[in-house]
Amino acid sequence: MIQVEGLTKYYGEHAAIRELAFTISQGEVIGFLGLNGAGKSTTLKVLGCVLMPTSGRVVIDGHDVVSNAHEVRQRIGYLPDVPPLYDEMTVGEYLTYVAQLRGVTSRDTASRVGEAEEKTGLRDVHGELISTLSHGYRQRVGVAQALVHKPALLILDEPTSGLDPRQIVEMRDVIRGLKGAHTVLVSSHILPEISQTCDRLLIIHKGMLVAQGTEEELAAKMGGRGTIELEVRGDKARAVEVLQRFGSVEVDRASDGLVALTVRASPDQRPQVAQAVVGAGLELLRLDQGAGQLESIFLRLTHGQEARA
Ligand SMILES: Nc1ncnc2c1ncn2[C@@H]1O[C@H](COP(=O)(O)OP(=O)(O)OP(=O)(O)O)[C@@H](O)[C@H]1O
Repeated sequence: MIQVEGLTKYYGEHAAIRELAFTISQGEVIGFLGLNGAGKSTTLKVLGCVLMPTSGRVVIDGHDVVSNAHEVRQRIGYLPDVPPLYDEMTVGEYLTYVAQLRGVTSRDTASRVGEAEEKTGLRDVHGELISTLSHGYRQRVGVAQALVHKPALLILDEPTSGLDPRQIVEMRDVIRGLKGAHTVLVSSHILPEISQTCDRLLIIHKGMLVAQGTEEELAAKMGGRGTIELEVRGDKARAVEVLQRFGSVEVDRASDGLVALTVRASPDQRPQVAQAVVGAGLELLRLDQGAGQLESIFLRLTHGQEARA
């Protein structure tokens, strides 16, 4: 779906991105992660045909973004870091306007606007003026304008920026709901905002791609086995004994017959761990991939280290 080779962009003397190379398959939801100034927006602008690369090549659905930008634009929906909204229009009027601008036929416009509103949870504010909407709803309108022409690829630049925690959860649900119908590329500088939504992460630092893969792949590359967190009801000593078969065990909490533990073992082993706990007569209340592991990988990649290719 997307092939990027040697992508470089200079602003004057300053290289905002250097020699980026990655591929994205159809239907994937990809998180583009990096600290402020890492080069995320610049990359997404090139993919969105808003900015010309200095060198390198980007091919989207078989079309080159430089020589065939018109074809590419028909296949993508782009939410820039500041959504291009018209305050004096209602949500419905604005989405209708954008749909027509993107070549949706008059016959299909109402249904496409309806679908976009449905996917982004905007049905109830169809007739509201954009100027009266909260920031969270404005971001949803930004996403809706990007998908109203049913593009194969959606590029969302920091869609959770400035949202409160509840709105972030809602936006995550919106993005998850897009999976299947679209390939999605979503950027953020905050790891938890995208790690739970995306199939795979591309980590960019100082304009270079420093790592890419699923959470498990990144953990393996960084030499960590990962951790599994559990909460069980039953005897603490028995729980530790059973779990030690998988790796070293830490008891995080133990009170009133409830024991919270962390096992240093690959998250791939979650099914076997669950079976062993239940087989030992303990009640399994919770079992998760250890939180914070990806966070520490991200911090190791982006703090106190020079970027590497
Ligand atoms: N129009 C511009 N002219 C000059 N330098 C720019 C321009 N836009 C971005 N830059 C610089 O290029 C680098 C990458 O910026 P970019 O906006 O792509 O990063 P980002 O990862 O999206 O960060 P943020 O999350 O803060 O938007 C930064 O050093 C930034 O200062």
